[in-house]
Amino acid sequence: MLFSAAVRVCGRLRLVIQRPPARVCPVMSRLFHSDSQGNSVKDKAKSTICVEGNIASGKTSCLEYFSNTANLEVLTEPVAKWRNVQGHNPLGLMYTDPTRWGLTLQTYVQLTMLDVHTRPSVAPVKMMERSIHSAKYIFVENLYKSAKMPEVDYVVLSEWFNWITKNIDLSVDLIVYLRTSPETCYQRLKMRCREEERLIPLDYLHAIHELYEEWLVKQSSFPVPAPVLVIDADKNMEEMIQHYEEHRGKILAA
Ligand SMILES: Nc1ncnc2c1ncn2[C@@H]1O[C@H](COP(=O)(O)OP(=O)(O)O)[C@@H](O)[C@H]1O
Ligand SMILES: Cc1cn([C@H]2C[C@H](O)[C@@H](COP(=O)(O)O)O2)c(=O)[nH]c1=O
Repeated sequence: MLFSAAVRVCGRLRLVIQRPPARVCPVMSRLFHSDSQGNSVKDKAKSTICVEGNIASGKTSCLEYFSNTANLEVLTEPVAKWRNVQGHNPLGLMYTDPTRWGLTLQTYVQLTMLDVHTRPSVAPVKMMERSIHSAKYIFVENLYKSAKMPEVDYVVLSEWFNWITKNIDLSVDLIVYLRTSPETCYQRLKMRCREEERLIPLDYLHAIHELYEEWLVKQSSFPVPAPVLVIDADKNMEEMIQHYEEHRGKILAA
């Protein structure tokens, strides 16, 4: 009997409804981890830090730097999955034809980000690259605002996002915003040479930058899910390491 158990109590038969055992469906068990009242709960002893910033602003490098820290687990953005899902490349398709493939990519980004947010942490502090929030507030918003995403696609993605954030605990304790100029990102993007991104124009990085500024600095566009630590990331790697060391205490105390 999978979901229920019949128990004999004081001679009477009572039906006890049980939660599905974790081994039956680990994802469901993860998403709906709840207390005795059925409220979604999070292990309060653990905290989540999201490193945010424009494309090629230095997020992965930042996570790499912190990856040697005790009691901290880093989770990089699942870009590899966006470039290859069962032999398909939704990231590449989106850059080729955003109107046709924007919804496809962003649906998959939302799913994979949900997976990262809800993955049980093996350390007290989880540091992740971007978040389900920035996928929606920056990238989906940009596609829609630039008239590259049809309204129906935007509405469907928004309904999914609203349901997820209302029903699943995705709480974040600190956002580290690596603030760069779009020009710096453009140079770094060219240096990194990711095939799908070779045609990204500087204007695109300007648009993403503005959306980040409105969200995390002016705090005028969408809800900000946690306090924001802004780090000037236009600096070279050596100076960035100094910044990281200056802020290490604040970051790890999140
Ligand atoms: N502070 C920095 N100065 C110069 N180059 C950098 C710096 N940080 C990252 N890079 C380089 O820029 C490129 C993009 O960095 P990356 O960490 O992958 O950015 P993101 O993860 O934000 O896209 C990489 O080639 C990386 O080595
Ligand atoms: C979250 C998110 C990302 N993308 C794109 C933007 C970039 O081309 C890559 C991520 O690379 P980065 O160097 O880590 O910034 O994915 C997107 O199109 N939509 C999204 O929601």
